[in-house]
Amino acid sequence: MTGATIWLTGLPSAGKTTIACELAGRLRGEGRRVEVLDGDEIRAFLSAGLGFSREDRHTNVQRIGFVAELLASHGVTVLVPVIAPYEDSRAAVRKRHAAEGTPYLEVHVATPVEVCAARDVKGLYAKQAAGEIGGLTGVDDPYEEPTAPDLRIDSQQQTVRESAASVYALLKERKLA
Ligand SMILES: Nc1ncnc2c1ncn2[C@@H]1O[C@H](COP(=O)(O)OS(=O)(=O)O)[C@@H](OP(=O)(O)O)[C@H]1O
Ligand SMILES: Nc1ncnc2c1ncn2[C@@H]1O[C@H](COP(=O)(O)OP(=O)(O)O)[C@@H](O)[C@H]1O
Repeated sequence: MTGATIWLTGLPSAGKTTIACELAGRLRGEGRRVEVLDGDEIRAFLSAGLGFSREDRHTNVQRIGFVAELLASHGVTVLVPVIAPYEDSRAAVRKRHAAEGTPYLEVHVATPVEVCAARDVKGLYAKQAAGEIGGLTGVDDPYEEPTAPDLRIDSQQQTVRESAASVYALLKERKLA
């Protein structure tokens, strides 16, 4: 089986994790080997000690990109719901995959910040508004929007199933599922 890395980039509460989990279930049901490299889990172990400065976010994204490429090169479908706010970090991950001949797709979960803030799954937007945290991506920290993603998802106009189905359709189209 051909593996691939599918990076879901977007703001906190955009829907990255939800779409990845929905899609993972569908692909596993078809017998594919799937890994979800979730930002929060990686930060608890592989990237333990890293914060949210530009440098630390870059390091985090490069580590995840390295592991994703290794897995994908062995036939695993790797779903990566990680913010990855900087264009140069994402470009470096893409380049690593291209150098190894491993398929790589970038999906921009492009939910507007107002919708993300209303969802506020982890309460981060409320904390930022209350002055309890700073440096929240999309609010008082940068998010460089992908200029040429393989797919853009407007999750505020779709169900979770529809959003996951659009990524699945992309995989089918590229003969990766
Ligand atoms: N300041 C700040 N900015 C953004 N996100 C924050 C911050 N503090 C904590 N969190 C939580 O950490 C998750 C983001 O980690 P990532 O590894 O995906 O981010 S990054 O790519 O390294 O920027 C992110 O997870 P998601 O909400 O799933 O995106 C947040 O829950
Ligand atoms: N089309 C959609 N795709 C993904 N999530 C959606 C969609 N519509 C509503 N949601 C909701 O938005 C929230 C997204 O949270 P989450 O997946 O944790 O975001 P992220 O991983 O980007 O921080 C969930 O509560 C989810 O149910």
